[in-house]
Amino acid sequence: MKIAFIGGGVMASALLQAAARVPEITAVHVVEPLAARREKLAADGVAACATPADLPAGLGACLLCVKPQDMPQACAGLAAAVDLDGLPVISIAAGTTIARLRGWLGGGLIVRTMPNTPLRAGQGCTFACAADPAAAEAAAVPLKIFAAAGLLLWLDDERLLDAATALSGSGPAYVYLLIETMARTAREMGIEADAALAAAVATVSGAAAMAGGPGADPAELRRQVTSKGGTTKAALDTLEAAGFAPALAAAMEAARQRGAELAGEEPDA
Ligand SMILES: NC(=O)C1=CN([C@@H]2O[C@H](COP(=O)(O)OP(=O)(O)OC[C@H]3O[C@@H](n4cnc5c(N)ncnc54)[C@H](O)[C@@H]3O)[C@@H](O)[C@H]2O)C=CC1
Ligand SMILES: O=C(O)[C@@H]1CCC=N1
Repeated sequence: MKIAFIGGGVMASALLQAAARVPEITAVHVVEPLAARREKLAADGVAACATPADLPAGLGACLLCVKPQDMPQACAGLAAAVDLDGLPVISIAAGTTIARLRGWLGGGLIVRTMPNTPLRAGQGCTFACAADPAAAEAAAVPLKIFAAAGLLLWLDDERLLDAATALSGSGPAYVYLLIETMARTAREMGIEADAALAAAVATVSGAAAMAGGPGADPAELRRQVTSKGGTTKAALDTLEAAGFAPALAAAMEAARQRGAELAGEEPDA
């Protein structure tokens, strides 16, 4: 199957690597208006063109990988150049509804997804929601791109994609902030910079591996670290006094609301 990526930025690059692991996908073509990005893609052996008019015939699916504000123009350009009748079209954009995509595209079997950047490490998490069962079925092969690079989870209610964005789409940024803060504080305590960062990363990935083990309960794992009257208790009491858990919940709620706002906003507003 021949697949077109519309947009060749951060997420498209991660998905291109994953696409190489799907045997049914025989060719990928990227539409990217920025010459410097096309050159970078070409250097990586990816066929890149400036407009959808330059895409080859016989595409089996299209992946929309542009920012929400660029989506109307990208969809209009695609619809003018490619016959979308019966073609699976997968969007990865935050806060861009299936109804809007359908309006701009005028056709296509639409699936909306919310992936995340750890796809690049083969440890991504993608939520998907299809316009209808026919769209989910038609998109089975291109959706293997997401499954090839991590978890693929389905949602029946499209509105929950905003919660998915707050959880796993934006989530890597919360974890990077945690790692940055732990490493910086360890440096300030006197641990050498490389060791501090390596230890912060190993602690987060080790804890995540245990939390993802069969039957694991994160709350029980936390209790196992927390000795009575010990160091962890002192740390967790301080986090609680500073409002760590409510602050994280409020951050996720802000991300969810921003996704819902984007869905209701005029894209060029
Ligand atoms: N960065 C992230 O962590 C995540 C991003 N997303 C979604 O992925 C989408 C892309 O985000 P990024 O890859 O981070 O952005 P990016 O800015 O790295 O890539 C977007 C690319 O689209 C190109 N572009 C702009 N207009 C175009 C058009 N009309 N036709 C073709 N290409 C066009 C831009 O030149 C750029 O290279 C966004 O909608 C975002 O909501 C979803 C999950 C996670
Ligand atoms: O910040 C954003 O809007 C995008 C969507 C999820 C992660 N990055």
